[in-house]
Amino acid sequence: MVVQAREGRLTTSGTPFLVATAVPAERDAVARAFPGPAREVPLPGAVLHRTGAFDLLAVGVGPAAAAAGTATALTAAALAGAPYRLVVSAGIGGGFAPAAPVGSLVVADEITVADLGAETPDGFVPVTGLGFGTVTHRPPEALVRDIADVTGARPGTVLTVSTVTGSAERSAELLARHPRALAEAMEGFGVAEAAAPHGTPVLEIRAVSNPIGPRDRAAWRIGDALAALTGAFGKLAPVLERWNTHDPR
Ligand SMILES: O=C(O)c1cccc(C(=O)CC[C@H]2O[C@@H](n3cnc4c(=O)[nH]cnc43)[C@H](O)[C@@H]2O)c1
Repeated sequence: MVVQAREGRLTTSGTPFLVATAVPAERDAVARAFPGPAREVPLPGAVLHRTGAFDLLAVGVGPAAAAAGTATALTAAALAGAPYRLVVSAGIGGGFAPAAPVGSLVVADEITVADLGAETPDGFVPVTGLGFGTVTHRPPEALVRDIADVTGARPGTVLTVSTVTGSAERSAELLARHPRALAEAMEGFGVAEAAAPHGTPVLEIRAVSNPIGPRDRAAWRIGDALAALTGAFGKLAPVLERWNTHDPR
């Protein structure tokens, strides 16, 4: 959905799906799944790229930027009376070996923030253990299954971190705390937190660009991951367009 000022009046038009990526290269990889050029629509602090049923938005890196950008787009849509049906956090990510190799796809059945909480003498305590907030958002189960089937993405937990994991020790620590984790990235939880107050369902899909562990930026296969992301959206778009929001499991 977008709001446009024309001759001093606000006009609205609806688009059902919002896709939030971190960077423009990821947004453009998603856009390549759709025919024709995207139309650019300005929002406060960001530009929506509208293509067919999808509004694509590069929100910036990290959960705070993701939440701010997503909230802006969702709120603009809601105020214009044409709320989004679904928001998708999409992009590249790190994969836990051997479950999620470079070039593979992961779809989140849980979107979990991994580093929101407190260090204590007994170890890390999540923010929920301190009596606050939430640490996990769950996408619609049946939709996750359908997307996994059609794209070949593996379903599992996708962690949101504010610091990219850079050591074997940290990777092992995260896996010990989250044994179902397949991937980590930096935006999913922020996107989901923004969607929650709107009651908007959320998905997260990641194309694995690098293994999680000791930092080796030269080994990131960003081009391969972006190509996998384009392929995934080509296959999942029809599934979303058929998706019945009256039964949003
Ligand atoms: O340099 C480029 O050409 C380029 C193209 C597309 C994306 C990038 C990014 O650096 C994206 C940053 C984005 O990627 C996620 N990410 C990827 N790997 C990891 C990881 O191992 N741990 C955490 N996050 C990861 C993350 O969501 C970043 O926002 C560059």
